[in-house]
Amino acid sequence: MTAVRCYPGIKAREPIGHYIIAYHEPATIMKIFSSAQIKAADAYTIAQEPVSSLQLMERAAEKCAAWLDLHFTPQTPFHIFCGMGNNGGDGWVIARLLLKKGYTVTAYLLHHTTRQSADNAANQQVFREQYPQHVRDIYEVGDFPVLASPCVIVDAIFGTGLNRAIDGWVAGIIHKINDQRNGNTIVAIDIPSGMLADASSLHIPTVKAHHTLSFEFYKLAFLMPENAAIAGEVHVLPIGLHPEYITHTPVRFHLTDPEMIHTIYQPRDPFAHKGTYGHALLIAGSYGKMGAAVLSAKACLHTGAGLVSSYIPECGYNIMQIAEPCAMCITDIHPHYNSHFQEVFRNNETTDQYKCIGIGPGLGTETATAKALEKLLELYNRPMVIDADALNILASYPYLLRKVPPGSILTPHPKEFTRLFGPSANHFDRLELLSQKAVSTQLYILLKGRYTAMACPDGAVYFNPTGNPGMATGGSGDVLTGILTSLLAQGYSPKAALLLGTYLHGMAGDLAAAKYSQEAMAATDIITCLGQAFLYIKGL
Ligand SMILES: NC(=O)C1=CN([C@@H]2O[C@H](COP(=O)(O)OP(=O)(O)OC[C@H]3O[C@@H](n4cnc5c(N)ncnc54)[C@H](O)[C@@H]3O)[C@@H](O)[C@H]2O)[C@@H](O)CC1
Ligand SMILES: [K+]
Repeated sequence: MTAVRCYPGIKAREPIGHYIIAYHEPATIMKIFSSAQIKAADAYTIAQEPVSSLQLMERAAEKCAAWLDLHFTPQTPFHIFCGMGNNGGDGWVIARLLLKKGYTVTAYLLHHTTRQSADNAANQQVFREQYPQHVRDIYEVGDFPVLASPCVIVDAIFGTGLNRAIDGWVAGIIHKINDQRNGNTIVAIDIPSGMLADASSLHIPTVKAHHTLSFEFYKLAFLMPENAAIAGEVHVLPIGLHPEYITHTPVRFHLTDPEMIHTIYQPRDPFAHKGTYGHALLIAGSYGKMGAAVLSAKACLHTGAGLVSSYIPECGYNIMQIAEPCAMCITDIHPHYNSHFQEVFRNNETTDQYKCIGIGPGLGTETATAKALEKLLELYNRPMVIDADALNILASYPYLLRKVPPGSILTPHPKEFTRLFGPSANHFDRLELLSQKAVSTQLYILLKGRYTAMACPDGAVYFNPTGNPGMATGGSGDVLTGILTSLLAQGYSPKAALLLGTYLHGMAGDLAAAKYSQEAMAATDIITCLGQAFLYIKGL
Protein backbone atom coordinates (compact mmCIF):
# COMPACT_ATOMS: atom_id res chain seq x y z
CA MET A 1 0.00 0.00 0.00
CA THR A 2 1.46 3.35 -0.97
CA ALA A 3 0.27 6.91 -0.74
CA VAL A 4 0.17 9.05 -3.83
CA ARG A 5 -0.20 12.73 -4.39
CA CYS A 6 -1.84 13.45 -7.71
CA TYR A 7 -2.74 16.53 -9.66
CA PRO A 8 -5.36 16.79 -12.41
CA GLY A 9 -4.00 15.83 -15.79
CA ILE A 10 -1.19 13.68 -14.39
CA LYS A 11 -1.76 10.06 -15.20
CA ALA A 12 1.45 8.57 -13.88
CA ARG A 13 1.44 8.29 -10.12
CA GLU A 14 4.60 8.31 -8.15
CA PRO A 15 4.53 6.47 -4.82
CA ILE A 16 6.01 8.62 -2.11
CA GLY A 17 7.12 5.56 -0.13
CA HIS A 18 7.94 5.95 3.52
CA TYR A 19 7.74 9.72 3.52
CA ILE A 20 4.99 11.35 5.48
CA ILE A 21 2.13 12.38 3.24
CA ALA A 22 -1.45 13.19 3.97
CA TYR A 23 -4.80 13.06 2.34
CA HIS A 24 -6.53 16.07 3.71
CA GLU A 25 -9.33 18.52 3.58
CA PRO A 26 -7.30 21.71 3.29
CA ALA A 27 -9.74 24.12 4.88
CA THR A 28 -9.74 22.18 8.13
CA ILE A 29 -6.09 21.30 8.49
CA MET A 30 -4.29 24.42 7.44
CA LYS A 31 -3.71 25.23 11.10
CA ILE A 32 -1.45 23.10 13.26
CA PHE A 33 -2.94 22.94 16.74
CA SER A 34 -1.15 21.92 19.95
CA SER A 35 -2.41 18.94 22.02
CA ALA A 36 -4.00 21.37 24.47
CA GLN A 37 -5.82 23.13 21.63
CA ILE A 38 -6.98 19.81 20.17
CA LYS A 39 -8.40 18.91 23.58
CA ALA A 40 -10.13 22.30 23.71
CA ALA A 41 -11.53 21.78 20.17
CA ASP A 42 -12.91 18.47 21.39
CA ALA A 43 -14.55 20.12 24.43
CA TYR A 44 -15.85 23.06 22.35
CA THR A 45 -17.46 20.66 19.85
CA ILE A 46 -19.14 18.69 22.62
CA ALA A 47 -20.39 21.92 24.27
CA GLN A 48 -21.67 23.57 21.05
CA GLU A 49 -23.07 20.64 19.11
CA PRO A 50 -25.59 18.05 20.04
CA VAL A 51 -22.82 15.46 20.37
CA SER A 52 -21.54 13.69 23.50
CA SER A 53 -17.90 12.73 24.05
CA LEU A 54 -18.90 9.08 23.54
CA GLN A 55 -20.52 9.94 20.21
CA LEU A 56 -17.41 11.87 19.16
CA MET A 57 -15.28 8.84 20.02
CA GLU A 58 -17.66 6.64 18.00
CA ARG A 59 -17.36 9.07 15.04
CA ALA A 60 -13.56 9.02 15.21
CA ALA A 61 -13.44 5.24 15.47
CA GLU A 62 -15.90 4.86 12.58
CA LYS A 63 -13.54 6.87 10.38
CA CYS A 64 -10.63 4.64 11.42
CA ALA A 65 -12.58 1.41 10.89
CA ALA A 66 -13.70 2.63 7.44
CA TRP A 67 -10.07 3.46 6.53
CA LEU A 68 -8.88 0.06 7.75
CA ASP A 69 -11.70 -1.72 5.90
CA LEU A 70 -10.72 0.12 2.71
CA HIS A 71 -7.10 -0.96 2.95
CA PHE A 72 -7.35 -4.52 4.34
CA THR A 73 -9.57 -7.56 3.92
CA PRO A 74 -11.21 -9.73 6.59
CA GLN A 75 -8.55 -12.39 5.87
CA THR A 76 -6.04 -10.24 7.77
CA PRO A 77 -6.23 -10.72 11.55
CA PHE A 78 -6.22 -7.57 13.68
CA HIS A 79 -4.52 -7.15 17.08
CA ILE A 80 -5.65 -3.97 18.79
CA PHE A 81 -3.62 -2.74 21.78
CA CYS A 82 -5.59 -0.38 24.03
CA GLY A 83 -4.38 1.93 26.79
CA MET A 84 -6.51 3.33 29.60
CA GLY A 85 -7.23 6.80 28.17
CA ASN A 86 -9.43 7.95 25.32
CA ASN A 87 -6.97 6.68 22.71
CA GLY A 88 -7.61 3.23 24.16
CA GLY A 89 -11.34 4.08 24.04
CA ASP A 90 -10.99 4.57 20.28
CA GLY A 91 -9.32 1.15 20.16
CA TRP A 92 -12.29 -0.60 21.82
CA VAL A 93 -14.73 0.97 19.35
CA ILE A 94 -12.52 0.14 16.34
CA ALA A 95 -12.31 -3.47 17.58
CA ARG A 96 -16.11 -3.68 17.89
CA LEU A 97 -16.72 -2.13 14.45
CA LEU A 98 -14.20 -4.42 12.72
CA LEU A 99 -15.71 -7.52 14.34
CA LYS A 100 -19.10 -6.38 13.04
CA LYS A 101 -17.60 -6.15 9.56
CA GLY A 102 -16.42 -9.78 9.80
CA TYR A 103 -12.77 -9.27 10.76
CA THR A 104 -10.87 -11.51 13.18
CA VAL A 105 -9.98 -9.21 16.06
CA THR A 106 -8.23 -9.58 19.40
CA ALA A 107 -8.20 -6.57 21.72
CA TYR A 108 -5.56 -6.23 24.46
CA LEU A 109 -5.85 -3.99 27.50
CA LEU A 110 -2.60 -2.62 28.92
CA HIS A 111 -3.11 -2.16 32.66
CA HIS A 112 -0.62 0.73 32.87
CA THR A 113 -2.69 2.66 35.42
CA THR A 114 -5.73 2.17 37.58
CA ARG A 115 -7.22 5.46 36.32
CA GLN A 116 -9.27 4.65 33.26
CA SER A 117 -11.06 7.41 31.32
CA ALA A 118 -14.85 7.25 31.54
CA ASP A 119 -15.34 6.81 27.80
CA ASN A 120 -12.70 4.09 27.70
CA ALA A 121 -14.45 2.26 30.56
CA ALA A 122 -17.85 2.55 28.85
CA ASN A 123 -16.60 1.22 25.53
CA GLN A 124 -14.52 -1.50 27.13
CA GLN A 125 -17.58 -2.71 29.04
CA VAL A 126 -19.67 -2.86 25.86
CA PHE A 127 -16.88 -4.79 24.11
CA ARG A 128 -16.30 -7.24 26.98
CA GLU A 129 -20.02 -7.93 27.19
CA GLN A 130 -20.38 -8.55 23.44
CA TYR A 131 -17.07 -10.26 22.71
CA PRO A 132 -15.60 -11.63 25.97
CA GLN A 133 -13.53 -14.25 24.13
CA HIS A 134 -11.77 -11.51 22.08
CA VAL A 135 -10.12 -9.72 25.04
CA ARG A 136 -6.69 -10.31 26.60
CA ASP A 137 -5.18 -8.45 29.55
CA ILE A 138 -1.57 -7.31 29.67
CA TYR A 139 0.11 -6.60 33.02
CA GLU A 140 3.74 -7.11 32.04
CA VAL A 141 6.00 -7.66 29.03
CA GLY A 142 5.67 -11.43 29.39
CA ASP A 143 1.95 -11.12 28.54
CA PHE A 144 2.74 -9.95 25.02
CA PRO A 145 1.14 -12.44 22.62
CA VAL A 146 2.80 -14.50 19.89
CA LEU A 147 1.43 -13.03 16.65
CA ALA A 148 1.14 -14.97 13.41
CA SER A 149 2.14 -12.93 10.34
CA PRO A 150 0.81 -11.24 8.36
CA CYS A 151 -1.41 -9.29 10.70
CA VAL A 152 -2.37 -5.71 11.44
CA ILE A 153 -1.36 -4.24 14.78
CA VAL A 154 -3.45 -1.28 15.82
CA ASP A 155 -1.73 0.98 18.31
CA ALA A 156 -4.35 2.62 20.55
CA ILE A 157 -2.24 2.72 23.70
CA PHE A 158 -1.50 6.44 24.10
CA GLY A 159 -2.75 9.43 22.16
CA THR A 160 -2.29 13.13 22.65
CA GLY A 161 -2.82 12.80 26.41
CA LEU A 162 0.69 11.43 26.91
CA ASN A 163 2.60 13.89 29.05
CA ARG A 164 5.99 12.23 29.56
CA ALA A 165 8.19 9.51 28.16
CA ILE A 166 6.83 5.99 28.44
CA ASP A 167 8.92 3.84 30.76
CA GLY A 168 8.84 0.51 32.64
CA TRP A 169 7.09 -2.54 31.23
CA VAL A 170 4.88 -0.41 28.91
CA ALA A 171 8.08 0.67 27.12
CA GLY A 172 8.85 -3.06 26.82
CA ILE A 173 5.47 -3.59 25.09
CA ILE A 174 6.28 -0.74 22.68
CA HIS A 175 9.55 -2.51 21.77
CA LYS A 176 7.69 -5.80 21.33
CA ILE A 177 5.25 -4.11 18.91
CA ASN A 178 8.15 -2.63 16.95
CA ASP A 179 9.77 -6.07 16.76
CA GLN A 180 6.71 -7.12 14.71
CA ARG A 181 7.25 -4.46 12.00
CA ASN A 182 8.59 -6.81 9.36
CA GLY A 183 5.86 -8.74 7.62
CA ASN A 184 3.04 -7.02 9.51
CA THR A 185 1.44 -3.59 9.31
CA ILE A 186 1.38 -1.25 12.28
CA VAL A 187 -1.35 1.39 12.25
CA ALA A 188 -1.27 4.06 14.96
CA ILE A 189 -4.48 5.74 16.04
CA ASP A 190 -4.19 9.54 16.23
CA ILE A 191 -0.45 9.49 16.99
CA PRO A 192 2.07 6.68 17.51
CA SER A 193 2.18 5.80 21.21
CA GLY A 194 5.10 7.45 22.92
CA MET A 195 5.37 10.25 20.38
CA LEU A 196 4.79 13.69 21.89
CA ALA A 197 2.70 15.94 19.66
CA ASP A 198 4.42 19.22 20.53
CA ALA A 199 7.89 18.23 21.73
CA SER A 200 10.78 16.08 20.66
CA SER A 201 10.46 12.31 21.05
CA LEU A 202 14.12 11.69 20.29
CA HIS A 203 15.63 8.86 22.37
CA ILE A 204 12.33 7.85 23.99
CA PRO A 205 10.36 4.70 23.22
CA THR A 206 7.72 5.16 20.52
CA VAL A 207 5.72 2.83 18.34
CA LYS A 208 7.16 2.93 14.80
CA ALA A 209 4.04 2.93 12.67
CA HIS A 210 3.64 2.26 8.97
CA HIS A 211 0.53 4.45 8.99
CA THR A 212 -0.90 7.00 11.38
CA LEU A 213 -4.59 7.90 11.30
CA SER A 214 -4.62 11.38 12.78
CA PHE A 215 -7.87 13.04 13.82
CA GLU A 216 -8.79 16.27 12.05
CA PHE A 217 -5.34 17.91 12.09
CA TYR A 218 -1.66 17.32 11.55
CA LYS A 219 0.31 17.33 14.74
CA LEU A 220 3.42 19.47 14.70
CA ALA A 221 5.46 16.33 15.40
CA PHE A 222 4.49 14.84 12.02
CA LEU A 223 6.25 17.67 10.19
CA MET A 224 9.58 17.11 11.93
CA PRO A 225 12.23 15.20 9.98
CA GLU A 226 13.32 13.43 13.17
CA ASN A 227 9.91 11.72 13.29
CA ALA A 228 9.70 10.53 9.68
CA ALA A 229 10.44 6.93 10.63
CA ILE A 230 7.94 6.97 13.52
CA ALA A 231 4.68 8.23 12.05
CA GLY A 232 5.04 6.56 8.63
CA GLU A 233 2.38 7.78 6.23
CA VAL A 234 0.02 10.18 7.96
CA HIS A 235 -3.64 10.18 6.95
CA VAL A 236 -5.74 12.97 8.38
CA LEU A 237 -9.30 11.84 9.06
CA PRO A 238 -11.86 14.62 9.58
CA ILE A 239 -14.11 13.86 12.57
CA GLY A 240 -16.24 17.00 12.49
CA LEU A 241 -14.64 19.15 15.17
CA HIS A 242 -16.39 22.51 15.40
CA PRO A 243 -15.40 24.82 12.48
CA GLU A 244 -15.85 27.92 14.66
CA TYR A 245 -13.12 26.78 17.02
CA ILE A 246 -10.88 25.93 14.10
CA THR A 247 -11.43 29.29 12.40
CA HIS A 248 -11.11 31.52 15.46
CA THR A 249 -8.30 29.91 17.40
CA PRO A 250 -4.95 31.58 16.66
CA VAL A 251 -1.96 29.34 15.99
CA ARG A 252 1.73 29.90 15.27
CA PHE A 253 2.11 27.00 12.86
CA HIS A 254 0.35 26.54 9.55
CA LEU A 255 0.47 24.20 6.60
CA THR A 256 0.00 25.86 3.23
CA ASP A 257 -2.63 24.34 0.96
CA PRO A 258 -3.79 24.77 -2.65
CA GLU A 259 -6.70 27.09 -1.83
CA MET A 260 -4.49 29.41 0.14
CA ILE A 261 -1.92 29.44 -2.65
CA HIS A 262 -4.61 30.15 -5.21
CA THR A 263 -5.63 33.27 -3.31
CA ILE A 264 -2.02 34.51 -3.26
CA TYR A 265 -1.53 33.99 -6.99
CA GLN A 266 -2.11 37.18 -9.05
CA PRO A 267 -3.21 36.78 -12.69
CA ARG A 268 -1.28 38.90 -15.19
CA ASP A 269 -2.59 42.24 -16.37
CA PRO A 270 -3.85 41.99 -20.00
CA PHE A 271 -2.20 45.39 -20.73
CA ALA A 272 1.14 44.29 -19.29
CA HIS A 273 4.48 45.03 -20.96
CA LYS A 274 7.85 43.64 -19.95
CA GLY A 275 8.35 46.53 -17.55
CA THR A 276 5.22 45.57 -15.61
CA TYR A 277 6.73 42.43 -14.14
CA GLY A 278 10.00 43.78 -12.92
CA HIS A 279 13.66 43.36 -13.67
CA ALA A 280 15.35 40.65 -11.59
CA LEU A 281 19.10 40.45 -11.07
CA LEU A 282 20.73 37.15 -10.17
CA ILE A 283 24.28 37.33 -8.86
CA ALA A 284 25.57 33.80 -9.19
CA GLY A 285 28.14 31.39 -10.57
CA SER A 286 31.89 30.85 -10.42
CA TYR A 287 34.32 28.71 -12.39
CA GLY A 288 32.96 25.14 -12.33
CA LYS A 289 29.60 26.24 -10.93
CA MET A 290 28.04 28.10 -13.82
CA GLY A 291 25.21 25.57 -13.90
CA ALA A 292 23.85 27.08 -10.68
CA ALA A 293 23.72 30.51 -12.31
CA VAL A 294 21.99 29.11 -15.41
CA LEU A 295 19.40 27.20 -13.36
CA SER A 296 18.47 30.20 -11.24
CA ALA A 297 18.21 32.47 -14.32
CA LYS A 298 16.05 29.95 -16.18
CA ALA A 299 13.76 29.43 -13.18
CA CYS A 300 13.47 33.19 -12.74
CA LEU A 301 12.38 33.62 -16.37
CA HIS A 302 9.95 30.73 -16.28
CA THR A 303 8.27 32.15 -13.17
CA GLY A 304 7.30 35.32 -14.98
CA ALA A 305 9.82 38.09 -14.28
CA GLY A 306 9.63 40.73 -17.04
CA LEU A 307 13.41 40.92 -17.45
CA VAL A 308 16.19 38.81 -16.01
CA SER A 309 19.81 39.87 -15.81
CA SER A 310 22.49 37.51 -14.72
CA TYR A 311 25.63 38.85 -13.06
CA ILE A 312 28.37 36.28 -13.61
CA PRO A 313 32.16 35.96 -13.78
CA GLU A 314 33.71 36.48 -17.16
CA CYS A 315 34.25 32.73 -17.71
CA GLY A 316 30.49 32.20 -17.72
CA TYR A 317 29.56 34.62 -20.47
CA ASN A 318 29.24 32.17 -23.36
CA ILE A 319 27.72 29.51 -21.14
CA MET A 320 24.93 31.81 -20.01
CA GLN A 321 24.24 33.40 -23.40
CA ILE A 322 23.95 30.00 -25.06
CA ALA A 323 22.10 28.23 -22.26
CA GLU A 324 19.58 31.00 -21.68
CA PRO A 325 19.25 33.51 -24.50
CA CYS A 326 16.30 35.21 -22.79
CA ALA A 327 18.53 36.42 -19.93
CA MET A 328 20.84 39.43 -20.18
CA CYS A 329 24.41 39.16 -18.91
CA ILE A 330 26.66 41.43 -16.92
CA THR A 331 30.17 40.07 -16.42
CA ASP A 332 32.55 40.70 -13.56
CA ILE A 333 36.11 41.87 -14.16
CA HIS A 334 37.35 38.68 -12.55
CA PRO A 335 37.41 35.70 -14.92
CA HIS A 336 36.48 33.05 -12.31
CA TYR A 337 34.31 34.57 -9.61
CA ASN A 338 32.19 37.61 -8.85
CA SER A 339 34.14 40.32 -7.07
CA HIS A 340 32.69 43.71 -7.99
CA PHE A 341 28.94 43.32 -8.36
CA GLN A 342 28.27 46.26 -6.05
CA GLU A 343 29.45 48.48 -8.89
CA VAL A 344 26.20 47.82 -10.72
CA PHE A 345 24.63 50.07 -8.10
CA ARG A 346 26.67 53.18 -8.71
CA ASN A 347 23.62 55.43 -8.64
CA ASN A 348 19.98 55.45 -7.59
CA GLU A 349 18.84 54.77 -11.11
CA THR A 350 20.37 51.32 -11.21
CA THR A 351 19.16 50.59 -7.69
CA ASP A 352 15.64 51.38 -8.86
CA GLN A 353 16.07 49.40 -12.04
CA TYR A 354 16.40 46.04 -10.31
CA LYS A 355 13.23 45.22 -8.42
CA CYS A 356 14.85 42.26 -6.73
CA ILE A 357 18.27 40.68 -6.37
CA GLY A 358 18.84 36.97 -5.83
CA ILE A 359 22.36 36.14 -4.74
CA GLY A 360 24.23 32.98 -3.88
CA PRO A 361 23.89 30.00 -6.27
CA GLY A 362 27.38 28.77 -7.20
CA LEU A 363 28.81 32.10 -5.98
CA GLY A 364 31.83 30.80 -4.06
CA THR A 365 33.15 32.39 -0.87
CA GLU A 366 36.22 34.30 -2.05
CA THR A 367 37.18 37.25 0.16
CA ALA A 368 36.53 39.65 -2.71
CA THR A 369 33.04 38.18 -3.11
CA ALA A 370 32.38 38.67 0.60
CA LYS A 371 33.57 42.30 0.41
CA ALA A 372 31.34 42.95 -2.59
CA LEU A 373 28.39 41.42 -0.71
CA GLU A 374 29.00 43.76 2.22
CA LYS A 375 29.02 46.79 -0.10
CA LEU A 376 25.93 45.54 -1.92
CA LEU A 377 24.04 45.23 1.38
CA GLU A 378 24.94 48.85 2.11
CA LEU A 379 23.70 50.07 -1.28
CA TYR A 380 20.57 48.02 -1.90
CA ASN A 381 17.61 48.28 0.45
CA ARG A 382 14.82 46.27 -1.12
CA PRO A 383 14.02 42.72 0.05
CA MET A 384 16.35 40.30 -1.66
CA VAL A 385 16.83 36.52 -1.82
CA ILE A 386 19.98 35.17 -0.19
CA ASP A 387 21.01 31.58 -0.79
CA ALA A 388 23.87 29.07 -0.79
CA ASP A 389 27.36 30.65 -0.72
CA ALA A 390 25.93 34.07 0.09
CA LEU A 391 24.56 32.45 3.26
CA ASN A 392 27.93 30.87 3.93
CA ILE A 393 29.49 34.33 3.68
CA LEU A 394 26.95 35.65 6.20
CA ALA A 395 27.85 32.73 8.47
CA SER A 396 31.57 33.64 8.24
CA TYR A 397 30.92 37.36 8.86
CA PRO A 398 27.88 37.36 11.19
CA TYR A 399 27.81 41.18 11.49
CA LEU A 400 26.67 41.25 7.83
CA LEU A 401 23.34 39.74 8.85
CA ARG A 402 22.36 43.08 10.41
CA LYS A 403 22.89 44.77 7.04
CA VAL A 404 20.50 42.51 5.11
CA PRO A 405 17.46 44.59 4.00
CA PRO A 406 14.40 43.88 6.19
CA GLY A 407 11.90 41.57 4.53
CA SER A 408 14.61 39.69 2.65
CA ILE A 409 14.35 35.92 2.30
CA LEU A 410 17.15 33.59 3.46
CA THR A 411 16.93 30.06 2.07
CA PRO A 412 19.29 27.79 4.04
CA HIS A 413 19.34 24.02 3.95
CA PRO A 414 19.86 22.44 7.39
CA LYS A 415 23.68 22.59 7.24
CA GLU A 416 23.68 26.23 6.12
CA PHE A 417 21.16 26.98 8.87
CA THR A 418 23.48 25.46 11.49
CA ARG A 419 26.44 27.41 10.10
CA LEU A 420 24.41 30.61 10.37
CA PHE A 421 22.64 30.16 13.68
CA GLY A 422 24.33 27.27 15.48
CA PRO A 423 23.32 23.70 16.30
CA SER A 424 20.13 22.51 18.01
CA ALA A 425 19.54 19.45 20.18
CA ASN A 426 16.52 18.34 18.15
CA HIS A 427 14.19 19.53 15.41
CA PHE A 428 11.70 21.17 17.78
CA ASP A 429 14.50 23.29 19.24
CA ARG A 430 15.67 24.07 15.70
CA LEU A 431 12.16 25.19 14.79
CA GLU A 432 12.10 27.53 17.81
CA LEU A 433 15.51 28.90 16.85
CA LEU A 434 14.31 29.42 13.28
CA SER A 435 11.28 31.34 14.46
CA GLN A 436 13.27 33.44 16.98
CA LYS A 437 15.84 34.37 14.33
CA ALA A 438 13.14 35.44 11.86
CA VAL A 439 11.68 37.70 14.56
CA SER A 440 14.99 39.13 15.78
CA THR A 441 16.39 39.79 12.29
CA GLN A 442 13.01 40.82 10.75
CA LEU A 443 13.83 38.51 7.85
CA TYR A 444 11.96 35.59 6.30
CA ILE A 445 13.91 32.38 6.82
CA LEU A 446 13.11 29.29 4.79
CA LEU A 447 14.57 26.08 6.20
CA LYS A 448 14.62 23.44 3.46
CA GLY A 449 13.32 19.95 4.13
CA ARG A 450 10.51 17.48 3.42
CA TYR A 451 8.17 20.03 4.93
CA THR A 452 10.11 23.20 4.24
CA ALA A 453 9.52 25.54 7.20
CA MET A 454 9.09 29.23 6.42
CA ALA A 455 9.48 31.51 9.41
CA CYS A 456 8.12 35.06 9.26
CA PRO A 457 9.21 38.19 11.14
CA ASP A 458 5.89 38.14 13.08
CA GLY A 459 6.70 34.72 14.60
CA ALA A 460 4.38 32.65 12.39
CA VAL A 461 5.79 29.56 10.69
CA TYR A 462 4.35 28.01 7.54
CA PHE A 463 5.16 24.49 6.39
CA ASN A 464 5.08 23.61 2.72
CA PRO A 465 3.52 20.26 1.82
CA THR A 466 4.62 19.89 -1.81
CA GLY A 467 7.84 18.26 -3.03
CA ASN A 468 9.39 14.81 -2.97
CA PRO A 469 12.75 13.07 -2.50
CA GLY A 470 13.47 13.34 -6.24
CA MET A 471 14.20 17.00 -5.52
CA ALA A 472 17.04 16.08 -3.20
CA THR A 473 19.48 16.62 -6.04
CA GLY A 474 21.96 19.31 -7.08
CA GLY A 475 20.39 22.43 -8.54
CA SER A 476 16.94 22.23 -6.89
CA GLY A 477 17.87 25.03 -4.50
CA ASP A 478 19.17 27.22 -7.33
CA VAL A 479 15.78 26.82 -9.02
CA LEU A 480 14.02 27.94 -5.83
CA THR A 481 16.22 31.05 -5.64
CA GLY A 482 15.25 31.92 -9.21
CA ILE A 483 11.55 31.42 -8.49
CA LEU A 484 11.54 33.54 -5.32
CA THR A 485 13.59 36.32 -6.95
CA SER A 486 11.19 36.36 -9.88
CA LEU A 487 8.07 36.67 -7.71
CA LEU A 488 9.61 39.48 -5.63
CA ALA A 489 10.63 41.31 -8.82
CA GLN A 490 7.04 41.05 -10.06
CA GLY A 491 5.78 42.87 -7.01
CA TYR A 492 4.62 40.03 -4.75
CA SER A 493 5.19 40.82 -1.08
CA PRO A 494 8.01 38.79 0.52
CA LYS A 495 5.53 36.61 2.40
CA ALA A 496 3.39 36.00 -0.70
CA ALA A 497 6.48 35.26 -2.80
CA LEU A 498 7.78 32.88 -0.13
CA LEU A 499 4.57 30.86 0.25
CA LEU A 500 3.63 30.82 -3.45
CA GLY A 501 7.18 30.24 -4.70
CA THR A 502 7.94 27.38 -2.35
CA TYR A 503 4.62 25.70 -3.12
CA LEU A 504 5.17 26.08 -6.89
CA HIS A 505 8.70 24.73 -6.61
CA GLY A 506 7.53 21.60 -4.76
CA MET A 507 4.55 21.10 -7.03
CA ALA A 508 6.70 21.40 -10.17
CA GLY A 509 8.99 18.82 -8.54
CA ASP A 510 6.03 16.50 -7.94
CA LEU A 511 4.93 16.91 -11.55
CA ALA A 512 8.48 16.17 -12.73
CA ALA A 513 8.60 13.05 -10.54
CA ALA A 514 5.27 11.88 -11.94
CA LYS A 515 6.58 12.34 -15.47
CA TYR A 516 10.18 11.13 -15.19
CA SER A 517 10.38 9.31 -11.79
CA GLN A 518 12.02 10.60 -8.63
CA GLU A 519 15.29 8.95 -9.62
CA ALA A 520 15.58 10.26 -13.17
CA MET A 521 14.31 13.80 -12.64
CA ALA A 522 16.83 16.61 -12.47
CA ALA A 523 16.55 20.24 -11.41
CA THR A 524 16.03 21.25 -15.06
CA ASP A 525 12.85 19.12 -15.06
CA ILE A 526 11.50 21.16 -12.15
CA ILE A 527 11.83 24.26 -14.34
CA THR A 528 10.14 22.48 -17.27
CA CYS A 529 7.17 21.61 -15.06
CA LEU A 530 6.73 25.12 -13.61
CA GLY A 531 4.24 25.95 -16.37
CA GLN A 532 1.98 23.05 -15.48
CA ALA A 533 2.19 23.97 -11.79
CA PHE A 534 1.09 27.54 -12.60
CA LEU A 535 -1.82 26.24 -14.68
CA TYR A 536 -2.91 24.02 -11.80
CA ILE A 537 -2.79 26.87 -9.27
CA LYS A 538 -4.57 29.26 -11.66
CA GLY A 539 -7.31 26.76 -12.43
CA LEU A 540 -8.22 25.94 -8.86
N1 LIG B 1 -9.50 15.34 20.62
C1 LIG B 1 -10.34 14.73 19.87
O1 LIG B 1 -10.79 15.32 18.96
C2 LIG B 1 -10.69 13.31 20.09
C3 LIG B 1 -9.81 12.53 20.78
N2 LIG B 1 -9.96 11.23 20.90
C4 LIG B 1 -8.89 10.41 21.44
O2 LIG B 1 -8.50 10.84 22.71
C5 LIG B 1 -7.08 10.81 22.79
C6 LIG B 1 -6.63 11.63 23.92
O3 LIG B 1 -7.13 10.97 25.06
P1 LIG B 1 -6.62 11.19 26.55
O4 LIG B 1 -6.49 12.64 26.80
O5 LIG B 1 -7.51 10.38 27.40
O6 LIG B 1 -5.18 10.60 26.56
P2 LIG B 1 -4.52 9.23 26.07
O7 LIG B 1 -5.49 8.28 25.59
O8 LIG B 1 -3.43 9.67 25.20
O9 LIG B 1 -3.87 8.57 27.36
C7 LIG B 1 -3.72 9.18 28.52
C8 LIG B 1 -3.60 8.07 29.55
O10 LIG B 1 -2.27 7.70 29.71
C9 LIG B 1 -1.78 7.99 31.02
N3 LIG B 1 -0.42 8.46 30.79
C10 LIG B 1 -0.01 9.68 30.31
N4 LIG B 1 1.32 9.69 30.14
C11 LIG B 1 1.76 8.44 30.51
C12 LIG B 1 3.04 7.81 30.55
N5 LIG B 1 4.14 8.46 30.16
N6 LIG B 1 3.15 6.54 30.96
C13 LIG B 1 2.05 5.86 31.34
N7 LIG B 1 0.81 6.40 31.32
C14 LIG B 1 0.67 7.67 30.93
C15 LIG B 1 -2.75 8.97 31.56
O11 LIG B 1 -2.81 8.89 32.95
C16 LIG B 1 -4.03 8.48 30.90
O12 LIG B 1 -4.54 7.34 31.52
C17 LIG B 1 -6.67 11.25 21.41
O13 LIG B 1 -5.34 10.95 21.10
C18 LIG B 1 -7.64 10.48 20.56
O14 LIG B 1 -7.17 9.19 20.30
C19 LIG B 1 -11.09 10.54 20.27
O15 LIG B 1 -11.62 9.64 21.13
C20 LIG B 1 -12.20 11.43 19.86
C21 LIG B 1 -11.95 12.81 19.55
K1 LIG C 1 -1.78 5.68 19.51
